[in-house]
Amino acid sequence: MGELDLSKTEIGPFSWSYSERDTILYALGVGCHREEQRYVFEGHSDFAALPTLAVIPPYHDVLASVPLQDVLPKYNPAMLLHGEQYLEMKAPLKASGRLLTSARVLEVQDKGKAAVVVIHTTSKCADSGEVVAENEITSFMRGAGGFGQQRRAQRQPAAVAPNKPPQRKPDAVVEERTSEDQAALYRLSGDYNPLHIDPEFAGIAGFDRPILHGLCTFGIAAKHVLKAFAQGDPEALKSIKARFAKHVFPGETLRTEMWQDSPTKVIFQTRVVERDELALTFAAVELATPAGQAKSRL
Ligand SMILES: CCCCCCC[C@@H](O)CC(=O)SCCNC(=O)CCNC(=O)[C@H](O)C(C)(C)COP(=O)(O)OP(=O)(O)OC[C@H]1O[C@@H](n2cnc3c(N)ncnc32)[C@H](O)[C@@H]1OP(=O)(O)O
Repeated sequence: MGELDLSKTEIGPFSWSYSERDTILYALGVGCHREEQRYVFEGHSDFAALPTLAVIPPYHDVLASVPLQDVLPKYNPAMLLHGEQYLEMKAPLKASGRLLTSARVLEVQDKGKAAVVVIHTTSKCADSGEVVAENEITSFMRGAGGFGQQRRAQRQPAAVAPNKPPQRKPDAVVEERTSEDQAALYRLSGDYNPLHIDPEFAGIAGFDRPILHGLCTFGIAAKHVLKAFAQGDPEALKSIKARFAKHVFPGETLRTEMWQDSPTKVIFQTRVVERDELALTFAAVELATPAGQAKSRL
């Protein structure tokens, strides 16, 4: 196989127009309830998008256009798992609008059996050109390794921080039971991977039944951190990083354990209560304002 030329994988921009309906659908997809009016009722005086809605634009044409099969000859979509996610907010995300998102492959790692691919995306407001959010999406491709090459580009430092929880009880804990239909609802925001809805496909991928989207767990955990440390203020989230360490089945209970590491940094992990497995590890939120000083409520 020849040299992997990552510079050729720069793609986009792709346009995504989203309405208040999309914003509400995402909020319901990450478990918001009717009482959380600010996120599920467009008539609420403080109606807003959850900041983690900013992970969604890459799922509208962008990721599907990354030529993974050119980068990884043994790539098999059924074996793909979401490995890690980093989201950095550059400006508040409006409750509706049009974003332009472009992507490039940042890193390809040969892990022996598996391959890891990191894709960086930038989403800009179509009207102003202002950068709204950047994502780093790490996919773990089971069975696609062994090609004997490794390419790295410069990584954002926050995306590689170890985020190890300290050896003390968590400073805050939030628990939330997901719905049996969580993945069926979440997928309508843009990630239609059959792994999350089709029992036969899930079986081929090695699971007893469809699993929850990693980014659904990620969005739920982000809500937990904002609730515990920022009075639910959606603009308080500056960045969030997590590793998807174990799958989650829809209907399971997620328990987010959080530690305040500095005035603006919260380290967290999210556990599947029923199986006592850590689903999110090496995780942290960087807050825009010191914990406890954010302005509004979830
Ligand atoms: C273009 C497409 C973009 C992405 C689109 C995403 C589409 C979505 O619809 C897909 C999903 O949402 S899938 C659901 C969410 N993800 C998951 O459930 C995965 C859960 N994690 C696992 O099962 C294992 O950690 C597993 C299997 C990931 C790894 O476990 P092991 O095989 O046991 O790995 P291990 O032996 O511990 O480590 C091997 C090397 O890999 C690194 N690594 C481990 N977990 C990683 C992870 N989650 N992400 C990235 N790297 C990871 C280890 O550090 C190790 O590397 P090294 O040898 O260099 O130390």
